[in-house]
Amino acid sequence: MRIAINGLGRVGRQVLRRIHGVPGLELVGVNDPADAATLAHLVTYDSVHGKAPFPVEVQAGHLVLDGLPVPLSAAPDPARTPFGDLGAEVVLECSGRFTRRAEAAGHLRGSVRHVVISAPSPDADATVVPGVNASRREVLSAACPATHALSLLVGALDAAFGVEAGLATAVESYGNDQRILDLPHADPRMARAAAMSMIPAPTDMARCLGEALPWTRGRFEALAVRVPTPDVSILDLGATLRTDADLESVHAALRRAGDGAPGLVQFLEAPLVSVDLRGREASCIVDPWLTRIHAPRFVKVFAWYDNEAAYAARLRDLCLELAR
Ligand SMILES: NC(=O)c1ccc[n+]([C@@H]2O[C@H](COP(=O)([O-])OP(=O)(O)OC[C@H]3O[C@@H](n4cnc5c(N)ncnc54)[C@H](O)[C@@H]3O)[C@@H](O)[C@H]2O)c1
Repeated sequence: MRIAINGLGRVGRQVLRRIHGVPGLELVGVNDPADAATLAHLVTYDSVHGKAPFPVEVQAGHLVLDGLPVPLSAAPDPARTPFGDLGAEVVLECSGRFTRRAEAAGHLRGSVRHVVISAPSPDADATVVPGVNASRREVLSAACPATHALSLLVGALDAAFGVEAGLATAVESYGNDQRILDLPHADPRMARAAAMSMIPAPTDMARCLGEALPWTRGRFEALAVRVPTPDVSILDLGATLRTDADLESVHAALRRAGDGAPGLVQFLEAPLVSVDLRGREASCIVDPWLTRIHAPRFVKVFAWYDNEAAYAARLRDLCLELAR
């Protein structure tokens, strides 16, 4: 499967690292308005994930990954990217700028058959959460990493007990959609210095959950708070169940989900903290030390996820899935 990436930022660079060298996947184009030398430098050196495990150079309009030249362009919008002429079949739309269908669909030219938006979209053809639902339509949204963890937890609890309703809070690392120091932003809280405060942030998690698991529509609410860590997040889910549960049966249900999807749902192996989980690719790492049951039908479960590494790994998995 031939892939192109639009937007080589936090997510785009992590996906690039995870596509390079994978049998069956070939990176045939990268587009980002930033200059080539800067992009190569940032692909090589990453403050969170360390140095790339392969050399990266720039040569004659190409990003050269371990000797393999990948055409680099700087088109300002999807309708002008060269991907359709480069043989790309899937475009990973990772710029954060083009989340509406009409914008992202600009990539659907020439050889391009699918666009996967690396964010919630108000009107993509389908929202896909790996391990929960699937679609082969043209313009897909891969939702957000918090939705991945939430959907896997809710699906597992519903299969075992039936879920009546739920309320989730994602405690998320800060991102490039915030400000390093106070600077105007459409959202007054996102305008504040990211590393200095806990910042309530907008989230589309409940709506995206409803796209992946339609029966949850109108039954779930969600909130997010950004905190001063650069990567790794934790989801706090409170849910009312239709049948009685205890700690043992809740953990058994979540372990069954892990057995069914070992790369997606895992259990934390020790009482760790967020920094320990950098680079982990599971979408949902259940923290059994934090599970609580209040009355036999009200449960609280927590799951960690590396919002960059796990999400990028899922974009890679989606490409592999579309290749089948
Ligand atoms: N950072 C995360 O943990 C994370 C996880 C999942 C999803 N997302 C989502 O992925 C998207 C990107 O997030 P990010 O953190 O990588 O952002 P980022 O700001 O780090 O990267 C965005 C990249 O897009 C490039 N860009 C800007 N304008 C462009 C254009 N017109 N065409 C092509 N490229 C352009 C920028 O130069 C930059 O390299 C956002 O929608 C975000 O919500 C982020």
